[in-house]
Amino acid sequence: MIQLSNVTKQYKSGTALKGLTLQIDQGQIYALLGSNGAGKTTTINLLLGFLNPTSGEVTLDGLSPFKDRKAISKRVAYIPENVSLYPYLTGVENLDYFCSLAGIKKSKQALKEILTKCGLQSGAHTQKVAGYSKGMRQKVGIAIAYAKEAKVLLLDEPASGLDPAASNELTMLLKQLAKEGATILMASHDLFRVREISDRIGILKKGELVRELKAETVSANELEKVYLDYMQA
Ligand SMILES: Nc1ncnc2c1ncn2[C@@H]1O[C@H](COP(=O)(O)OP(=O)(O)OP(=O)(O)O)[C@@H](O)[C@H]1O
Repeated sequence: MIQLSNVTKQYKSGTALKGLTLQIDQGQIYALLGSNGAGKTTTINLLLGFLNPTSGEVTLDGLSPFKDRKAISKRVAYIPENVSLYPYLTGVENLDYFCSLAGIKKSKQALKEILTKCGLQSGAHTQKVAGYSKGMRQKVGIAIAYAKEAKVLLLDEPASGLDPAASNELTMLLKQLAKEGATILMASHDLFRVREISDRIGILKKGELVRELKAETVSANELEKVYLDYMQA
């Protein structure tokens, strides 16, 4: 479970988060929506333990990411917008390499099964990543998180630059991982995709959570209106 209680993060340049309170239960997908500088990346960096809150409390399964960084690193996986992999290694070799960095040894068959589960077609497993699309690299990124048995997935702009088919596959995959117990937080600007992927949507404006919506009860038009109203206010 992800919990932020009245979290404020102050940089020398100003306040990035102001009293942010947010709870994401196990099995939930939460999208943090906001324009540039709203505080999305700061929130992710607090959850990764890269930053300490100026005030308030951040916990992941009851642990402080900043104080218990080692324990947290085993539970949490971060999947950036552009997943960095070794271009001259294959998908399987990349997964094997990143698993070994995390102290995990799996057979080639097991690695291939994980890649398949994460939506990478078997024909691509033994191809060099240099020829992969953005969506394929993302699948390997999610496979690394899955192999690590990460309980919490933090994604930055996961659907950005994906074509509709790849975006749909991503939606199905994240929903499946959540069903299996993952807690997922994603940061995004893309109000249309977040409605498809997430259970709840939080609108962050200048470091404040100004609105929370349930994805299943808000139409695309309503979400757009609410979002634009807040952005213009
Ligand atoms: N390391 C830092 N030092 C100083 N100020 C920072 C730092 N990181 C972020 N900020 C400031 O904090 C505010 C929130 O930034 P943050 O990167 O969290 O927003 P964001 O919602 O992720 O934006 P984007 O969509 O552009 O990535 C911004 O005003 C930004 O300039």
